[in-house]
Amino acid sequence: MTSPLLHAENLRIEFTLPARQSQSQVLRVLQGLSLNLQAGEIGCLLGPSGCGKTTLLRAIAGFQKVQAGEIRLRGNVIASAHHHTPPEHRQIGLVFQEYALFPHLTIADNVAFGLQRLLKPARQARVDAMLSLVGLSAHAHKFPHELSGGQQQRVALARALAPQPTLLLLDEPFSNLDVALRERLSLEVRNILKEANATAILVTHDQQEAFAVADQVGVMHEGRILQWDTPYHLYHQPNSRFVADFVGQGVFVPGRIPAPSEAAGHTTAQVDIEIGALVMAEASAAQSADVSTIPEAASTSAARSKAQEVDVLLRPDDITHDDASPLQAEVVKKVFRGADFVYTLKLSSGQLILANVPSHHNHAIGEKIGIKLDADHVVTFPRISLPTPSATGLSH
Ligand SMILES: Nc1ncnc2c1ncn2[C@@H]1O[C@H](COP(=O)(O)OP(=O)(O)OP(=O)(O)O)[C@@H](O)[C@H]1O
Repeated sequence: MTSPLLHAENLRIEFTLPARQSQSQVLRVLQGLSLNLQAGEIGCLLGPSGCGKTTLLRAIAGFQKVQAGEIRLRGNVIASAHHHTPPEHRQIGLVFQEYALFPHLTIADNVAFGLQRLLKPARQARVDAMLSLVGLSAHAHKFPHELSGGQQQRVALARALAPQPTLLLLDEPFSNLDVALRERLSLEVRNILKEANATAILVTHDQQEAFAVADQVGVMHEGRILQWDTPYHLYHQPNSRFVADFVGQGVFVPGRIPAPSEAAGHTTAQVDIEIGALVMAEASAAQSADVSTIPEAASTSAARSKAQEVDVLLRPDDITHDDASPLQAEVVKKVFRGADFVYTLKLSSGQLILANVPSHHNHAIGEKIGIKLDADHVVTFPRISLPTPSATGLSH
């Protein structure tokens, strides 16, 4: 594999808070954080408020010093405990949540702002190319207040991309926009970044946005990245309960992996749950272990001699509705989402599960409906006791 364009290793950042009584307190914001981003990739930082996303972005940009670890850009150290390349020498572009355009400059002059070192014809050509890339050529001579929020954010993107930065950082760039526009713009921004062959990191609170824009998503928790992976793997192969809980919807149900002696002759690992058996081929289990995406997960039969009690992650798309199925569950809650419902269903044990059901199957609360288990990815964690079998902890 080629060396990453951005490499952060074991970053530590702490803030000393003013003394309340006699002693000052140290707030550890990044604690041994590492990540790699390849050239041309879009990475996204996702995590609860206060987990350190903006602090990491500021450290990469050069507005925040690091106490330990290092950041390399194209192989060169730009930040460590002993070295700090000033922001203006890092060739990093920034797009913020508030578009920060110059109100007294035209759109074209805003985009030209970082291009002073170019001669006029080259500058003009670059501005034209950037405005065409973001689809705003017809607005070159307007002023920012004459454009919509989404258009202004595209100008901010054009301005940041114009000097061809090595890396582009976007801090919640869509959070000032309404939901429909956010969705459209996030796809547009992905296309623009890909067309410009830019490498970028985006911070967001919105996982749909992260999934729509990013090649790799890092789920952060308490100053660390717990999993840096494709959106597909984060959803289907979360490496920890936190990631499983934070990304997407789902519930944990109790399961049992039989001892190898009980499963003699089987070439597959099996997990038994209340509504059936989930089967995972040995080969794919070994593969997952190789790439260490599920270190917290329960081991498969090769490493065990006894049966194992586990918690199994069931996503709403692991359960399908089938009127003909003898397996029944009671509808206790339903959320209409246009194309589908998310039903909360109660099994005979009282265990709650979630199911995505096409919205023409409109069943009433209290009704029993036929369901089938249809899971492709089996994710298990060592059993912990939960207070009650409920789906609430995992619904976002
Ligand atoms: N300059 C500072 N001095 C002291 N504490 C700070 C400073 N900057 C950030 N913090 C604290 O560090 C923690 C992480 O902040 P940060 O802004 O990086 O989180 P975040 O994940 O971006 O949060 P949000 O999603 O709410 O924007 C928070 O507890 C914040 O209060």
